Amino acid sequence: MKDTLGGKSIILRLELQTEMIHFGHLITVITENGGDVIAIDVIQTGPNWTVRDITVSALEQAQLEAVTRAMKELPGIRLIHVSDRTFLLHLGGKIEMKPKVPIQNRDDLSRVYTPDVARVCMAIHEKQENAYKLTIKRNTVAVVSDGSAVLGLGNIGPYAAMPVMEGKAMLFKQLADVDAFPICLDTQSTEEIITTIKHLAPAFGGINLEDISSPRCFEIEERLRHELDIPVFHDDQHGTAVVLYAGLINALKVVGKTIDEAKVVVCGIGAAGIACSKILLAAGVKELIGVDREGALVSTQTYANSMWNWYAQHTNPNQVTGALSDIIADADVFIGLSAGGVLKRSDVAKMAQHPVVFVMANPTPEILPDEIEDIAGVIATGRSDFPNQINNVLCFPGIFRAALDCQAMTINEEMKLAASAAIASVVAPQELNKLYIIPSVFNQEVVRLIRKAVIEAAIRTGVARRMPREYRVGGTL
Ligand SMILES: NC(=O)C1=CN([C@@H]2O[C@H](COP(=O)(O)OP(=O)(O)OC[C@H]3O[C@@H](n4cnc5c(N)ncnc54)[C@H](O)[C@@H]3O)[C@@H](O)[C@H]2O)C=CC1
Ligand SMILES: CC(=O)C(=O)O
Ligand SMILES: [Mg+2]
Repeated sequence: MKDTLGGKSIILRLELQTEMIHFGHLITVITENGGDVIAIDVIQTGPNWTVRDITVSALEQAQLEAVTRAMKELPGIRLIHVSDRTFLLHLGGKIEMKPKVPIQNRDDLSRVYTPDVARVCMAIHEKQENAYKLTIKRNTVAVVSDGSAVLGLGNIGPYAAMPVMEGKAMLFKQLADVDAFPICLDTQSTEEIITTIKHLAPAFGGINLEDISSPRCFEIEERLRHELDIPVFHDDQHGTAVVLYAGLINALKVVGKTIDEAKVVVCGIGAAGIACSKILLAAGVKELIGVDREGALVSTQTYANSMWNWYAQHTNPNQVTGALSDIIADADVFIGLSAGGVLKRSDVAKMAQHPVVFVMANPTPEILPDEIEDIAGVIATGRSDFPNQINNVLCFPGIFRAALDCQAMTINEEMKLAASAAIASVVAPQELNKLYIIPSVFNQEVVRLIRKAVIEAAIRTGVARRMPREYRVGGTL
């Protein structure tokens, strides 16, 4: 398994003895070790020395390590330090809180704070819905994790989970102008998580649950959905399912297969795998087989995880048993939501003609695309550095933009299916090909079309508490 973890570019600060080393030689050594020089900055110079920052990128972390080693060994060079650009970007965190209005004088002070703020408080006290008009609740979502299933890194705890939650908050803001607050809880008790989120809810218009491991995530979400009057959405389940379905609609068109005839294998029956399987069953998949660490799930077995019992009863119609490498034979579609390196080239070679291979584990997919690009019909990963990124980032900004704008009580099945169709529709028929089945996260149509489709589904199903301006009489769409 290739190591693709870690930063893929570094800045080397080097002191060069100009009489001992030629700059051209230095660049050649970097290139020979697999690095690409993408920037050179002169920091200081003397009569026969110079200090330079050399920014080097590489496909893999191992190449950056080789470049660093080579720099240490070259005569006439002193390696002052190495900075990882990803770490530099995280210094002090990635987001900040900013006031919308400046406080420039006493008058401003008395209005944003005491005494005048008291009148605003009382307006909300008299009518709680005013919180939507007069506080950040209208546009703010809590991104809540307990750090128990962070990407595919596993149970790394609440401190280590923060960079992912900060990243999600950035994406909410940049892509859909939703203010999102990262919250990592120092508990993995279902009851404590539920209670804490209920206590936090007054400040928020929605709760995005993130990276909470299964099966606890199911109960946490279900209970909160019933006990809160704001949308609660476990992104790893539903965000992933929405985007997966959008991608599959288009991938099947590319390979000329239909969803009801496709044999689909889902690997990793956790939060994401179960939700993706449910959307596929609802979409008409008949032959769906789930496989986890101990092989295919079958209804003849009883599992400690109650969701697996449900799963086994609703899938695997032929009661196929065995490991992934057995059950993948003749499959039309593989969906990986498990861990890096789980799928082998020999497994893909056993699949039906033009197989659709969605390897969505993060940060390392079940197999790297370059290992199978000659034998797969369509390949997608969860990452932004390969074509076809199937990642819940395509869903959660737009779906919450819609939910906040119509003050939806919940995010229901119709709203999710509307979001899938909206995402799939961004790729026009004439654009569709094996390297372009799903729009880019930077395609501005994505959030706009999801918002429209999801608001309309919310209104249709009676869960919208507010009509956005363009849906009121006299409004324009
Ligand atoms: N591309 C995307 O948008 C998304 C990707 N993911 C990725 O999917 C993976 C799972 O995420 P969650 O469902 O949230 O985690 P989870 O912890 O709820 O589920 C993971 C499941 O995979 C199984 N698994 C682990 N190693 C396996 C192996 N070698 N063979 C078979 N099964 C194995 C586990 O037993 C567990 O049932 C992670 O890598 C995560 O990054 C999750 C959500 C969205
Ligand atoms: C994308 C995402 O949410 C995950 O990998 O957990
Ligand atoms: Mg996640």
